[in-house]
Amino acid sequence: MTVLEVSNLTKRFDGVAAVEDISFSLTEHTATALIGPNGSGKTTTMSMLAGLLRPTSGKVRFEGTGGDPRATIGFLPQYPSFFPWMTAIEYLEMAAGLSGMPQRDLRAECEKTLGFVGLASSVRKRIGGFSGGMKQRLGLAQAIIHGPSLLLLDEPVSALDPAGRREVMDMLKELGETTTILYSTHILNDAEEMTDQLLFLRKGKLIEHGALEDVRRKYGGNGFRIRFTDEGSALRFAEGCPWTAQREDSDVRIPAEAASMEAILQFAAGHAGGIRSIGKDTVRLEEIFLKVVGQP
Ligand SMILES: Nc1ncnc2c1ncn2[C@@H]1O[C@H](COP(=O)(O)OP(=O)(O)OP(=O)(O)O)[C@@H](O)[C@H]1O
Repeated sequence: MTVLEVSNLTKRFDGVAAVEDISFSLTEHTATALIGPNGSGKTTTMSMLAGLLRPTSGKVRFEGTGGDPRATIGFLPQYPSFFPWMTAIEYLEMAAGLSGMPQRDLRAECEKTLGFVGLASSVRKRIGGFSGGMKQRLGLAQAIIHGPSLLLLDEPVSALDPAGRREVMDMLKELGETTTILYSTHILNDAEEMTDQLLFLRKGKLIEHGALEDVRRKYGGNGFRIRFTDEGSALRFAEGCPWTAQREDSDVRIPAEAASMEAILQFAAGHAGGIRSIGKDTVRLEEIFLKVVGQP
């Protein structure tokens, strides 16, 4: 089921397009990563979807939300702002109230959510004393407190250290089982880990999108990679084998449609040495990103 349909969305600031004519949709209970270099329009897109910025043109349609889509959306801005004199629980109760949650059991629900985001020991502490990572977790708590069916997260983990990032990614994966998630990131390892769909933005335009596996196939994955001890061995193999082979330093890549693993193993067995390993070739998202954003 489609949860969100974005059609020809454009935002211009003083006549200059920050986001230009982008269209995509989100399917229920999937995770979509919006990736792109600095200034490519990620925050502008997120802000329009969250209703904080009015599009210059185009449409954003939320399916199955009834009246006010805000009741079913949770939004984490890139730089969430807080009142430093409030405690975490006071802030979260206020956020819950603003999203229309009933007052009954509110405190218990807020405490549970603060526990979920890893702030159980800071429930009654003032936000003024929180680290950047703690504020990010509190921001996530306000985005999920009302149990939204669609989560819009602008750079949810970029302010966190590696351990914090790991924890929050695990939380998002858990939330993803029952929630549709759209998140922007420039941390490609994270996008690789939790994504059903990729959206690549460059200079405000959606220049590539699709399922991770499809994008991988398009940009050179899903074949075989043979690693050699040195470039000379790789070169000899690439020139001697009967398939279209692409050599990259001391690796040789063979597309899946060119040969089977069995055929490669047979050929390798009769080939003069230097082979370190033969395996599936999974192109890294970072490689894809550089290819996509580097396109003319
Ligand atoms: N309020 C504004 N007024 C004028 N220009 C703006 C405004 N907001 C964003 N822009 C411009 O729109 C473009 C896209 O910015 P945006 O913040 O959406 O990019 P981003 O991909 O989120 O970048 P980053 O990764 O650095 O957060 C940039 O050129 C930016 O300067």
